[in-house]
Amino acid sequence: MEHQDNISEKFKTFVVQDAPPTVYYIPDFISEDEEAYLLEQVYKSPKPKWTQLSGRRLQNWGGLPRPKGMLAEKMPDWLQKYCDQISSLKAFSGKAANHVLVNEYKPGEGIMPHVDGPMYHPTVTTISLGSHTLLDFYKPLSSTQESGEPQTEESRYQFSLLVRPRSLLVLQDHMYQSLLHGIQPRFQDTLTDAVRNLPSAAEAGGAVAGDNLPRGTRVSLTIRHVPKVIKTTFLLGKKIRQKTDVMEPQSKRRKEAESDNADFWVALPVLSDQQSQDTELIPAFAAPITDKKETSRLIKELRSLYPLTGLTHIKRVRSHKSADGLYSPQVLLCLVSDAPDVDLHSESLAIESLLPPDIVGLEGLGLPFLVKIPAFPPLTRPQFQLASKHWPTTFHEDKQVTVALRGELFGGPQKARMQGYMEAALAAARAAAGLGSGQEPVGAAMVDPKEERILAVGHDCRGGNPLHHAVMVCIDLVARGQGGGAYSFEKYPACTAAMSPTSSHSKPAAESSKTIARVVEEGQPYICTGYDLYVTREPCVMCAMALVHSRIGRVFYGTASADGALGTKYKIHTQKDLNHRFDVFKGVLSQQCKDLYGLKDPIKH
Ligand SMILES: O=C(O)CCC(=O)C(=O)O
Ligand SMILES: [Fe+2]
Repeated sequence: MEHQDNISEKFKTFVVQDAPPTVYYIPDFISEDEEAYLLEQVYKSPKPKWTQLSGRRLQNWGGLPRPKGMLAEKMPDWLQKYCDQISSLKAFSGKAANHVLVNEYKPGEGIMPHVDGPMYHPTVTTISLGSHTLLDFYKPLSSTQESGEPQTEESRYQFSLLVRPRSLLVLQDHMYQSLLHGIQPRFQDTLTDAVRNLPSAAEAGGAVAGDNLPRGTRVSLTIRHVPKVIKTTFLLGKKIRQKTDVMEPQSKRRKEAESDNADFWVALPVLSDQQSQDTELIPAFAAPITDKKETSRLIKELRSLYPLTGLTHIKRVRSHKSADGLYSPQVLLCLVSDAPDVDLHSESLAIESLLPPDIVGLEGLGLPFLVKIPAFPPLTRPQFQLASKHWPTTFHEDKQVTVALRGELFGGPQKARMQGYMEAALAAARAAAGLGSGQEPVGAAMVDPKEERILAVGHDCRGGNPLHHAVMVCIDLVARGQGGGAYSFEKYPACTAAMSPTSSHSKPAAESSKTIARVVEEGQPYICTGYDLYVTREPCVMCAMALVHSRIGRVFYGTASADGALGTKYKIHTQKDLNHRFDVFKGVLSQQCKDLYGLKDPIKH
């Protein structure tokens, strides 16, 4: 057989004799350090990298495989290493692995019996991390029913493989092509004789038939080769990147080349006022703790006298560095407003006036002094850092916000795609400017980020109808693509919509079942659920509300606008009393978006 002729001798010694052709099971393929490192990388990936399915969540690396081909994305180095290692063992008949699916299963989770199908080279290799699992194999539904018995999952079950953490499993031939594989959603596995690799798996883990193995969280790296790869990105029949006219003067071309480069713009989150405002401070009294042994008693007594209600984020004690470089503890006594009768201007503040000695024993306390403490819990890392300069607080960090504020939420390939989408909006804005007759130079593109597809591109058409701002046009065009829509923009050739974006049959099974789940769960899907809007300038109140009503996923704008409702005048996307909120980022190709207005910057900084 082709694979067996090709596959490295190293694998051959690990063939599972008691299973159909061909399974290789290699215990301890990676070390414990490598396992820890890989898990760290998996959990370090930004939140949006995860797709939550009903019984597990997954990360897709290398591109989304589709029947027409996979739009390849760069594999991160931490996965590339294992793609290379497994490919060099000729697991894929000499071809290189270019796709990794990361699955995370909590105890009690699993995956339905399935075949991986023809989009992959018929070999699947899996590195397991964190916990074991039992991978079960089933024969396919046969059209000729031999016994007249119904073909249940139970009756089709054949055998299992015990897959230990740090092992590599390679399935080929009959095991890949004919049998289905799945993982039962269990909290523990009982080992039986149906586990065909028990001898080799047990050797590495000391398990025998009859043992019960409780499951922990298992992360699997399913490493495969996708033969069909599309290298160039086409959108709405056009290439993403349309190069500028070669006749333009060199300086202009250099400037465009620079600002075209994804290193020259950064998308920053537009956060709520609470997240972006400076730390509000309130005056309070603190005092040094001169005898550390008294600390816990002092805290207890102070807490009962001055509980500092509503300030649960404030730490009662801090370690203070004095001028001589030594650290000593200080304790927060109370807010200034808690002690209205205290004369702040008196030469020496008598501690007895703050702390009645019959309630708080004053042993171990030094002279009180004034401090300022943060009035609210910090919501972002910059707020936390600022707050900590005054008095230490707790901080429940939203890592995604931290990464976003550093401008690092979107990596290289993602930025390249974002740039392509904003370029489509820019092209529409330029078309609007070319029309004259009252159109503003604003363009917008609606994108399905899961499918990486532009669904509609629109520009400002207020010359024809004062309500037809670019965003309104774009939403109406998406509705049109879904079989609805109220207006015709036929006389504007730069306003286009792709037809029926939701009826694509090309999605992998997991994706399409998710789409169905969304429709079932939420009833009629809203026009823009899960979509991203790219718009050259910050939308106005009308457009922002239309985005709320159509349940937009995220908005990316190039440049702020004096009347903007997503950051400048209002932050409609963060309003707690509206029933839909969404993330907004500004700065995508900001220079080109500003250039649409000539030298006139729409907002004065
Ligand atoms: O987690 C595993 O080992 C199996 C994953 C799998 O079968 C798949 O993603 O197709
Ligand atoms: Fe699978």
